[in-house]
Amino acid sequence: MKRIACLPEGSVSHEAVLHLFGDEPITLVHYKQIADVFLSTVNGTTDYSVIPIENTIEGSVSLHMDWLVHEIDIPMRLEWVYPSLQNLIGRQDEFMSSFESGGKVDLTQVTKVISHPVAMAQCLQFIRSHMPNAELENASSTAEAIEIVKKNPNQRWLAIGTLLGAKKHELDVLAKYITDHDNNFTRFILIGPTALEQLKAPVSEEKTSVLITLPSDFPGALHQVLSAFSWRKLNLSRIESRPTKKKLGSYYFYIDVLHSLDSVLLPSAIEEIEALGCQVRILGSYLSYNYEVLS
Ligand SMILES: O=C(O)C(=O)C[C@]1(C(=O)O)C=C[C@@H](O)C=C1
Repeated sequence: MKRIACLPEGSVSHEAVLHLFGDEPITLVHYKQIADVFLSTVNGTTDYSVIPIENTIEGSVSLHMDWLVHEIDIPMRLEWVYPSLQNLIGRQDEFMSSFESGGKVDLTQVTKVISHPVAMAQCLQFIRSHMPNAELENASSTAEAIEIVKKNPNQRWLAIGTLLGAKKHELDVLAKYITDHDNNFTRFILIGPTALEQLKAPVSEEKTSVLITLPSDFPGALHQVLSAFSWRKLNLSRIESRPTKKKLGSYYFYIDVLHSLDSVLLPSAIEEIEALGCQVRILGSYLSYNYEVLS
């Protein structure tokens, strides 16, 4: 059975991987820190790792992208998109106003809100308008945030996280779906050394992720790279620049192409880009499963 590394039980990553695999047999292995999720697949304790890499509100999850590029060399095997439905979680009775003043939940009494920084960023306006007196504290996952609140009663702390996490720790959901924008989705990838057979879930598209480092900064360099894709009518769905970490002002380009590497067109585009003196690294050529299609 496939051993899949993932953030703790009740995290968004956990919800997302359960949704993707449905009733297909997998063994989930949970780790507190994303670094340990990555490393478990590097050292062979697990076969695949679940990594969140992009969010509708926050954009790229830079820490995870950097791990993918700089710390490990393991291919991306599939991607899928899952909604990050964040909720306010804690003990409702710690926030009830007196019977005389209506006996309602009074969130102005919250002293601390704990969550993963990406989840926190998705709910900042909600926090400012409903819990203006709260201090914000980062956790390594939304699931860890819920666990901290569970272990610290009577502090008037709340966590932002999933319904699955609230259920696991038997805490109340004080407000449901509190993200500042609807349609808050996260893109997850599965990385692993061996290819993965196609899942039962329907495929929405084929994708290849490439990293391109330009030879040096000369006029039109990026334009020439992009034209290798464009004249072949290869559709790009994402392009992002990130520091190479070698020198200030030196960047690589992370590009998603909506095309498989098992074709004539994409390898020839890559050859053309290499002939320009660029370094090209293939991060993976894989299937993309879409939430709308999955559900
Ligand atoms: O903390 C979690 O629950 C996670 O799965 C991590 C993570 C992320 O790193 O982006 C995943 C999706 C959510 O949007 C927020 C946090």
